[in-house]
Amino acid sequence: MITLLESRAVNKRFGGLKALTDVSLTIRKGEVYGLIGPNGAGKTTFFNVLTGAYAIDGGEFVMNGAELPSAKPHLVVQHGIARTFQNIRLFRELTALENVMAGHHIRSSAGVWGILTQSRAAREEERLMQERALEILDYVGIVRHADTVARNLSYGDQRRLEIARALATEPQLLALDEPAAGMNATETAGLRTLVETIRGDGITVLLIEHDVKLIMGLCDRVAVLDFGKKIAEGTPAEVQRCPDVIKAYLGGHRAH
Ligand SMILES: Nc1ncnc2c1ncn2[C@@H]1O[C@H](COP(=O)(O)OP(=O)(O)OP(=O)(O)O)[C@@H](O)[C@H]1O
Repeated sequence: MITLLESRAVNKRFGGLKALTDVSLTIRKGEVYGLIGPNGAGKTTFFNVLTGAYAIDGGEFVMNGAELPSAKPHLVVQHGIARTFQNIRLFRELTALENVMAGHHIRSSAGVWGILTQSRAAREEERLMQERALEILDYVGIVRHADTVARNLSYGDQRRLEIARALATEPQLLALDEPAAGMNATETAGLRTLVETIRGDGITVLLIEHDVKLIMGLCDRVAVLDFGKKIAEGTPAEVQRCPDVIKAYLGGHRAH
């Protein structure tokens, strides 16, 4: 098994609150890795420091053997990491196609100068980008909505569009923050099939999810966070039997 991403003793504080304490985990190439835990456990914070939205306070992330820059989202994308958000963040007034092309521009080589001058090379690149964006929309199953404005898409299709936009950056690691939140059973089943296809095509998936059935069915391995610390790691079946995990989910003041 080849390691794709390692977090080494990652720490993040918000004032006096330790949101992540020495979180170390290893994600292997080609797996679906689940990150679970009760509310406020630090899952989204982990995504935010990984993808450069927040500066890291200690430790490091290593992707393909190279240390990731801290607090530099654009550079993290160039290392092959793309993400979606817990609360959908699309360009609501742009079409589905335009949303995916926005993701693609991050990889564009024509650059701003080429786009401004509309050079032939830039126009050709734009055409290829549009072709590729349509392929990606087809891949996630919403190409028929290519010209629909994002805010008019159904909830499930907006989530698919977020995934399409992330895929447009050609990631090696796709990080999905609660992709099934708010989905009905049919949409969730469709999402599961899509993630399985993505894994089948060689893209590693890191998944935050509260839907236990989805986690159990989809993930190769899972890490459990509680109060910012990793309390378990293993296959979903192993983790489910772990006494600390049962305590974290069932015990005390937080119901989830
Ligand atoms: N920007 C921030 N400023 C201050 N505190 C924050 C910030 N972001 C997160 N926190 C705090 O850090 C802790 C971890 O939050 P985080 O959102 O990472 O948890 P989570 O596991 O993703 O929870 P949920 O499942 O509810 O989304 C919480 O106590 C939260 O209030």
